[in-house]
Amino acid sequence: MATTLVGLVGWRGMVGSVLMQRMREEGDFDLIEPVFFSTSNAGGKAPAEAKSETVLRDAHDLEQLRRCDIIITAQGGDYTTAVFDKLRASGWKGHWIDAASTLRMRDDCVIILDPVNRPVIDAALDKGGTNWIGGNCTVSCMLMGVGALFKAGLVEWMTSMTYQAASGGGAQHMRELLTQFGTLNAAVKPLLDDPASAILAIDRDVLTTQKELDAAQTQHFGVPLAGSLIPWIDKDLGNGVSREEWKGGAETNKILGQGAGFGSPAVPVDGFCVRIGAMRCHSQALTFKLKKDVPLDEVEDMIAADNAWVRVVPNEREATMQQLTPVAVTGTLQIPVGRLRKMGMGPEYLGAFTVGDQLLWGAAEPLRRMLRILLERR
Ligand SMILES: NC(=O)C1=CN([C@@H]2O[C@H](COP(=O)(O)OP(=O)(O)OC[C@H]3O[C@@H](n4cnc5c(N)ncnc54)[C@H](OP(=O)(O)O)[C@@H]3O)[C@@H](O)[C@H]2O)C=CC1
Ligand SMILES: N[C@@H](CC(=O)OP(=O)(O)O)C(=O)O
Repeated sequence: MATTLVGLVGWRGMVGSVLMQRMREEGDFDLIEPVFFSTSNAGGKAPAEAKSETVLRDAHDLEQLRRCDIIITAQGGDYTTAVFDKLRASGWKGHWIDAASTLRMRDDCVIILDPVNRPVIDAALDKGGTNWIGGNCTVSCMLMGVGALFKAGLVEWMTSMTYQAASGGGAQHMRELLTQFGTLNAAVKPLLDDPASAILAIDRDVLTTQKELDAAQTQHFGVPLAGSLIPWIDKDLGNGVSREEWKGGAETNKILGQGAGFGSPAVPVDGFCVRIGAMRCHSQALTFKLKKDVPLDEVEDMIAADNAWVRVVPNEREATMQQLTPVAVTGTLQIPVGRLRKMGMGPEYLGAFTVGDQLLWGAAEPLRRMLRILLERR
């Protein structure tokens, strides 16, 4: 079989670095001939995974891109906008795998999350599909956790209240959060070190410091995040809905192959997306209106059996505190789902809480798994 030439763009960014790590762990480089691209250092030395292609290629050089059978990009939406249509217009017929949101809702693009929507991916492959786009991190992590309920057709509607980590904004946002925490701590350190100091004095000084953070310390989030939260993520759509909230409904339905364009009704999914001071795990509180009263143990069994990564956490204090937090989940592919209980509104109302590493299932992992699916088919 001929070697598969796989172009990697954005491999040294935050998402790209997680992707590289996962590809190394899973032996993906054994199966491909990688070609590494750069937007800033063409001609430089490719990373150690390079085989015969040891020089970084210019990520805007269409001729170099056209050589690839498959291109995986985690370079970002601006890059996709600048290159994708030109590359296709040049007649390139290879597979494009992309982490950016730019192309997600296009009819000729599939949002990839194969443990959840492998049938949708296979159907598109059978029809000659070539555009594979990773989903929004919050949506992907949510569906890895509770996709079973959607697949079983049990969901009348769902709301999600998210607690999204700084990493969703990018590497600079993570740094900014930690810098803010450091500034706040430094401002009250003498009082903190004195057990006799008044907590309201500490609280007052923290607030003063937050309000006086200089522009350099709020450059990325726009306002203080440390010791606070920001109930708006992504663009303002002008109708009271943030773009991140809109993605919740639009992408969930597209991933599941339902709603407009699929000839079946969309399931209403809506809620509020909130940035909090976590590092790289997105958490979400979910409320479902089920179409019928399904016993809780059946719900738990369905969720637990859905895929190899989901874990049902007993709805108990200690298990929740140990297993259902960003600290417990960061750096793993596990998707714990807990706080499962019927809500006070009635037996069809189900509550749940889930956590996922937004750089793994939320970004890098679906991309490398799509690569594997394509390699299996070659
Ligand atoms: N952050 C997230 O949570 C998610 C991001 N995405 C998508 O992935 C895209 C990339 O995101 P992310 O990885 O966070 O972006 P980064 O800013 O970390 O990396 C993007 C590119 O910036 C360039 N770069 C410039 N300076 C540096 C540096 N010091 N270290 C590393 N790279 C540098 C690199 O390109 P070069 O090597 O060519 O110079 C790199 O590929 C996003 O725009 C988004 O579309 C998708 C899901 C989640
Ligand atoms: N918007 C997400 C991160 C992200 O990159 O999402 P998307 O891939 O949909 O642009 C967040 O801020 O947490």
